Amino acid sequence: MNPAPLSGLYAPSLSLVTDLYQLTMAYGYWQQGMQDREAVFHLYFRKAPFQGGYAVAAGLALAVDWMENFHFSEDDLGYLGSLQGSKGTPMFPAAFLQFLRELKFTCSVEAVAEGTVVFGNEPLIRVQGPLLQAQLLETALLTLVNFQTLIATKAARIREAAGPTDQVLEFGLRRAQGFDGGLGASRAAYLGGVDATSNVLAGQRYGIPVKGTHAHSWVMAFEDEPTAFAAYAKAFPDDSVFLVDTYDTLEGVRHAISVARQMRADGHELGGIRLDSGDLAYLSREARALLDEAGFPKTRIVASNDLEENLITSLKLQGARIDTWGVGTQLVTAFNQAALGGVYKLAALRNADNSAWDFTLKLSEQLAKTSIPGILQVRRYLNDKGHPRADMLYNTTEPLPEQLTIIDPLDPTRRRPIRSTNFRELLEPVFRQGRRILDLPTLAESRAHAQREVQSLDPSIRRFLNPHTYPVGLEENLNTFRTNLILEKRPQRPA
Ligand SMILES: Nc1ncnc2c1ncn2[C@@H]1O[C@H](COP(=O)(O)OP(=O)(O)OP(=O)(O)O)[C@@H](O)[C@H]1O
Ligand SMILES: O=P(O)(O)OC[C@H]1O[C@H](OP(=O)(O)OP(=O)(O)O)[C@H](O)[C@@H]1O
Ligand SMILES: O=C(O)c1cccnc1
Repeated sequence: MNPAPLSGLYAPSLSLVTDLYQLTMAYGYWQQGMQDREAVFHLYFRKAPFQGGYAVAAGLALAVDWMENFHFSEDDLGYLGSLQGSKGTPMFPAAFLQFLRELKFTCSVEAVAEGTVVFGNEPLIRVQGPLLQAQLLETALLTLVNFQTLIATKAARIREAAGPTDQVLEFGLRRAQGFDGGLGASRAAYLGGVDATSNVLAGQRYGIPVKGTHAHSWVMAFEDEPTAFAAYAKAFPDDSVFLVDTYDTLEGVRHAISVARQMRADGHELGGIRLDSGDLAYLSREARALLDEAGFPKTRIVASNDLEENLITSLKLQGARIDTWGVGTQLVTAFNQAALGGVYKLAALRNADNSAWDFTLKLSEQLAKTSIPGILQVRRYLNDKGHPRADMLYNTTEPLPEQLTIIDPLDPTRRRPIRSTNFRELLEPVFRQGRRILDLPTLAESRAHAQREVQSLDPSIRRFLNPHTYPVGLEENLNTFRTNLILEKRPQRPA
């Protein structure tokens, strides 16, 4: 028996990474003969995480891999065949299991590239294909995209606080939500802007640079601190960063300097020191002064200890001389937002005789939660510097009017005419009827794209406190269509 797979990337079959109800609905669709009715689903979130102004789309490569491997193995089918309803009868009859055995992935998928900045209500993935198949994708797509997007966004915020030139290292594995949570978080954190990870498996699987220092236990295992530092320098003469706060931090810096002198005499340079407790602003300033005075201006100062974007911002304002930020717990657990609330909603279904689309709508008491019908595309309008100005959601099945206006989906009185003719479409084709037609970028390319994307946003949208709202609107005809559909579906109760 193979050990439990850690990630969709290398597992033989992960098609049971789903909620039971997807399979019960699939059986029901099959029984009704509805399995091949063409359907369109959109995956989107409603609000950017961390009360921020944007999110960084992530998870597509993992989702693509999962979809490409979508099939039910004999093990999967054996398990599904063993499930029983409350009367002890099989939940799924043999003929349906045979249908699943022969099921081939034939959906068409459009998606926003990883690393692209995205906003509430914008489809990150659009799936078009047989109803039963498109339904079966829901849970896995959400699991992958929600977590990856959440962590990539957190990492982008931490990068924003650290600035473009400081190093950011991800140290979170020990605090992650399990092995797969740690592995996925390291991937997304790198995509979102950290420089390296301490997670060796993530280095091996995803080619992320691996970096690190040493723990307190190293110092504690020797008779004194200078002996411990000298021993570490012997093991890694050109790659040593000494943790200086085991006993007395500034005394630790002095010990590091004396070992660094010996290293230099032997033709090597101390890479850095790490501070992991105490007042990081004060200690880093003192440490910088000691290192500079001693002739080690290039020795880096790493800080760790429950860091996150607001603390990094504050430390910088306090004049901290930290140039490398080790960030663990708060990054990989996405503090202070446990999950991104991405959803997957049916937006269109071909009618029974396959002659036209029926556009579908999920009503809600709150307008924010009422879905958007249509087969949607997101068009991003750019200013003359190529920076995003406004996004327009429109229905691709209808012609666009000459004069374009976008309307806030939450407040129809807020409208903006579109004057710009410079735009790009965010959803790009990934699969055509089950066949992949897009070559995915490497993780490093997606990371570079993310950095450009975040930098292209106005600082007022990137700030952490009460960010400005980036304009995302429904194209006027789509807005009218949605409003009419809401009126049609909503019960009109007399007063
Ligand atoms: N100058 C500073 N301004 C704001 N917060 C700081 C500053 N220096 C450190 N912190 C943060 O304050 C928190 C508590 O720091 P403290 O040194 O008390 O940590 P600790 O975990 O109790 O130390 P130890 O690891 O020795 O137990 C940490 O999140 C740390 O990053
Ligand atoms: O604080 P984080 O952002 O999670 O960064 C990773 C932390 O992990 C290590 O110590 P560990 O937490 O194991 O022990 P400590 O907190 O007692 O130093 C390291 O020294 C960092 O403090
Ligand atoms: O390499 C480090 O300094 C490190 C690694 C994991 C957690 N904390 C620190």
